[in-house]
Amino acid sequence: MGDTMGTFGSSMASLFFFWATFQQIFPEHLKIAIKEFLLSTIQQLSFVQRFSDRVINFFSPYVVISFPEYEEYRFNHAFAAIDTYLGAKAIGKAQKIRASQVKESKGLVLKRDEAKVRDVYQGVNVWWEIVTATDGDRTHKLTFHRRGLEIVTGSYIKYVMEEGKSIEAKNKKMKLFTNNPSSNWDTSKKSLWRHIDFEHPASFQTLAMDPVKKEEILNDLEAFSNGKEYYKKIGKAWKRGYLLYGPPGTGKSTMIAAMANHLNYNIYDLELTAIQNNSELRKLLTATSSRSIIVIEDIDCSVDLTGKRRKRDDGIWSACGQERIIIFTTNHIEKLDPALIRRGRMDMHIELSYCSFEAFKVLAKNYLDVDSHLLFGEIDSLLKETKIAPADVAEKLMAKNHKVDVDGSLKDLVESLERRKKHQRGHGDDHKKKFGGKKLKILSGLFSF
Ligand SMILES: Nc1ncnc2c1ncn2[C@@H]1O[C@H](COP(=O)(O)OP(=O)(O)OP(=O)(O)O)[C@@H](O)[C@H]1O
Ligand SMILES: [Mg+2]
Repeated sequence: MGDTMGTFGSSMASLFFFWATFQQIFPEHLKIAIKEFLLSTIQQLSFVQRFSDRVINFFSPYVVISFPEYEEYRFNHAFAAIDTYLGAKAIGKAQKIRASQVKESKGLVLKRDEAKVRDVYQGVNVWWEIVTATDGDRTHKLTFHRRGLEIVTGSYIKYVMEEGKSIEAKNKKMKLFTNNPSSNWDTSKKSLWRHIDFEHPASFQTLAMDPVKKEEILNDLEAFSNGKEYYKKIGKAWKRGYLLYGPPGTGKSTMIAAMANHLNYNIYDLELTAIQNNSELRKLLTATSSRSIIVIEDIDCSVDLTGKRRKRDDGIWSACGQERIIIFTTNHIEKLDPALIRRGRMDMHIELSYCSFEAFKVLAKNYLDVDSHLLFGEIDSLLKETKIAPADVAEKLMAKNHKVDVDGSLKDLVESLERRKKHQRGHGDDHKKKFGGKKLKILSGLFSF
């Protein structure tokens, strides 16, 4: 026993000495190769066998963290997030790519079909490896040098999780929810909203409006969706309210679809006429999911503004959780109670208006794929004198029988603008239509949030 211990002690001392020299002399990749060779030799020496695990851990400058697929029979969501992150990370470099069609996902999900992936984060090299046990359970193993411990455990793992989750969210199909009439609700939460897949082609790129305003809105949306830490810091609920106003056919609903597409949020289209009171509204809001846009269209028609609002209401909107955008739309901003739309309740007022020349150019590009034309000058001056909604311009530019006819469409538009010009001179604004006819509701306290 004494002999064995003595031999072991001197072996240890030699190994210490050897390791220190080895660390200084050899480059990183050689060190790994030599280390592997040494470790396998050490493992073969029977007298060290019992201690080999501890010895390896003691000497190895590498740390390994495991993320099993299942933990105590429960699926480990970290495993899935890592899987998605590594899949996306590796796509660019992978030679073998495995494509799979995942239910609930948009299109194909591409994954790297290789076991090991190297990643670099803040100068720290890490290696990911997927290990499959005999029972089929898989584990992601993360290996890195000890000196990167703080960075890896402090921020890298969190970063991987967040990236993975955000990619998962992006791949998910968006949904459009509409509320069922409260008379049809049963005891299950599922009966409150019904949904369909949301597939709308609208994008900010094809939205016809002043480019400066467009940029401002895009920046605001970006700031909101990346604002988790900011909202936490200032102690404010992570919500943002937009009021979209303007005449019919100017792109309010189109903009909401573009926002949802841009952020990959679900839409909850809240029809107030289908509910009876505040408590039902509260139930609906509580049943919405995060990363969603809650929309109330035609707010002027939906709500009786003479209805008494409770003073200092704790806010019906507090019923919905974090990461929500709330949008009201109206054709008649002048009819709204100023208390409803004051800043602080609605963070941003966005006017969508009649077609400007800038907006026309976007539509001409969308529908006719032209950037310029002889008639553009004439259209520019006609648009300055005429009120026409982008929807009506779009209608003129739309291909007839699927045939694009640039000259014909633009001529059509010029004629229509001339007619409108004459008419508007004679009769004033003919766009003050489309109001009323909708059931009015009294929903006290709706506007406080
Ligand atoms: N600014 C725009 N940019 C691009 N397309 C537009 C724009 N405005 C309207 N359109 C076209 O006109 C159609 C109707 O527009 P949209 O439904 O967005 O108008 P709206 O402002 O919501 O009208 P309403 O007040 O009647 O609800 C859209 O499907 C789109 O094709
Ligand atoms: Mg609309």
